[in-house]
Order: sequence, then C-alpha cells, then structure tokens
Amino acid sequence: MSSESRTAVVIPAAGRGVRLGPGAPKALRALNGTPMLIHAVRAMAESRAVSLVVVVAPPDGAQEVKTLLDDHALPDRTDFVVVPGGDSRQESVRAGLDALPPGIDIVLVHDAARPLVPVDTVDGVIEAVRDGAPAVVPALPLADTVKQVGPAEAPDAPEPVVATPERATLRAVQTPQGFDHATLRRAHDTVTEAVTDDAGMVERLGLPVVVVPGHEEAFKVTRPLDLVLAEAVLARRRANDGF
Ligand SMILES: Nc1ccn([C@@H]2O[C@H](COP(=O)(O)OP(=O)(O)OP(=O)(O)O)[C@@H](O)[C@H]2O)c(=O)n1
Ligand SMILES: C[C@](O)(CO)[C@H](O)COP(=O)(O)O
Repeated sequence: MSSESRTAVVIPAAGRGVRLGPGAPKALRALNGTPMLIHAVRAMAESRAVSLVVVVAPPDGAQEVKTLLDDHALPDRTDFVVVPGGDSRQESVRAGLDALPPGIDIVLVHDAARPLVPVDTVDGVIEAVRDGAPAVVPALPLADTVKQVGPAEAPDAPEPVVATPERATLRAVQTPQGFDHATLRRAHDTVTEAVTDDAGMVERLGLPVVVVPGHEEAFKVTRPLDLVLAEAVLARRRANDGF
C-alpha cells in the first residue's frame, strides 16, 4: 500500500465507563477541562495521514458529540462524522465501519478512552499497514507476572492458580489498531464471537497480526486512578511546552 492510500479512524466512544464510577459517559468526562473524546480525536487528527475520523457516540448522545466537535478547534484537513454506537464495543466499531465512504484503504480503530496516545505511535501503526501487514497492534511488554486462574470451589473460596504463562511472550495491547480496510470489514462481517479487540477478530480469520511498539502514554483510562495519571501526563506536557 502506498503513502497515497487513504486512512480513516473509527473512534468507539459509546461506552458508559462503569469502572470509572458514576458520572457522564466516560468519553465525555473532562481531562484538564477538555472532554476525553476531544483529546482522542486531536491525537488521531494530528497524524497527517488521517483524512477522516468517525466518532461512535453514546446511542443517545450523537447530537451532543457533534456539538462538541463543532465547539473545539480541529484540523481543517480532516473530515469528521458522528454515528450512534451499540451495546458493546464490537457493535460500536461495526457502526463506525458502516459509516465509512468508498475509497478508504486503511482503517485505524482507536478507543476514546486512550486520549493521550502520541502521534508517533499512530504513525507507526499506519506505516506497518502500508508495509503490507493486514492487521497491526501497538503493544508493550508486561511489568507484572500474569497467572491463569480456575473457578473457585465455592463463592467465598479463593480462585486457584492453574498456570503461569511465560511473561516474555506476552504483550499488553493498546490502540490504535490498524487494518487493511477489506480485512477488517471481512472480520466484522464474519466473526460472531465476542472479542475484546478488533485484531482478535482478524486472528479468528487465520490472518497474521503483527505488533509495533506501543507507548506508556497510550494507556486506557479505565479506573479512577487512571484519571489522576492522565492529568499528570497533561501537566507534564504543558510544563515541557513552556520550555
Ligand atoms: N458499547 C460500547 C462500549 C465501549 N465503547 C468504547 O470502547 C472503548 C474501550 O472500552 P472501555 O474502556 O471498556 O470503555 P467502557 O465500556 O465505557 O468501560 P466500562 O467497561 O468500564 O463501562 C471506549 O472508548 C468506549 O467508549 C463503545 O464505543 N461502545
Ligand atoms: C481494545 C483494547 O483497548 C485493547 O487493549 C481493549 O481490549 C478494550 O477492552 P475493554 O474491555 O473495552 O476495556
């Protein structure tokens, strides 16, 4: 695929953010006074390769999201579309794919909940798809040892550990994940099992998925402490911009 290939991003932003606790839908909560979704949209539109961003809004929040995008400065070279999402991330991504116009060669899928991904990570994913990989995930090695557990023998009993996977072979996967458009479309048209990421659907087609370096700042805002970390990262960026 050449550097002329047209790249779009689907941003699933329709989740509630239950693990973050009560409040507005997660993507609409503020970081340094700006909705998380706007940070995520800016992070993706910062890549010069991205010409279209499809935001998948909470089912009852599409108009609110359109207004948000209108009210915040975004690059002129990028087009924006907003569609309502579904009950699961997988359904929301599919709604975003359905909104893509003809002529898109590369599709990135990026969580609104990863608002601080650096543009170099985005461009690294795009480059790997351009180089011929049908599916690309940014990922980091694990810091913790991971245990596989079995079912507890009683509701109050502790879970038994059944295995310790070799940590050196494990990676924590982030977004944006990048795809040849036809491959991702086929995956969403074919795979019916519930999966937690889009690359997992391509794996089920038997096609290769490759890893490129992720970034610590591409972490997912999932629990309350992640908000503290995100604010700290933004404060550090502001301080660095001051020099
Ligand atoms: N029905 C859904 C569920 C999730 N997402 C999006 O998928 C991304 C990753 O999901 P996650 O972090 O799990 O978000 P939530 O589902 O909102 O979190 P929780 O499970 O805590 O409710 C988020 O940008 C979220 O908005 C979505 O578009 N549609
Ligand atoms: C897509 C993802 O962010 C990759 O790590 C992750 O799988 C989303 O999972 P969640 O269950 O929606 O938090």
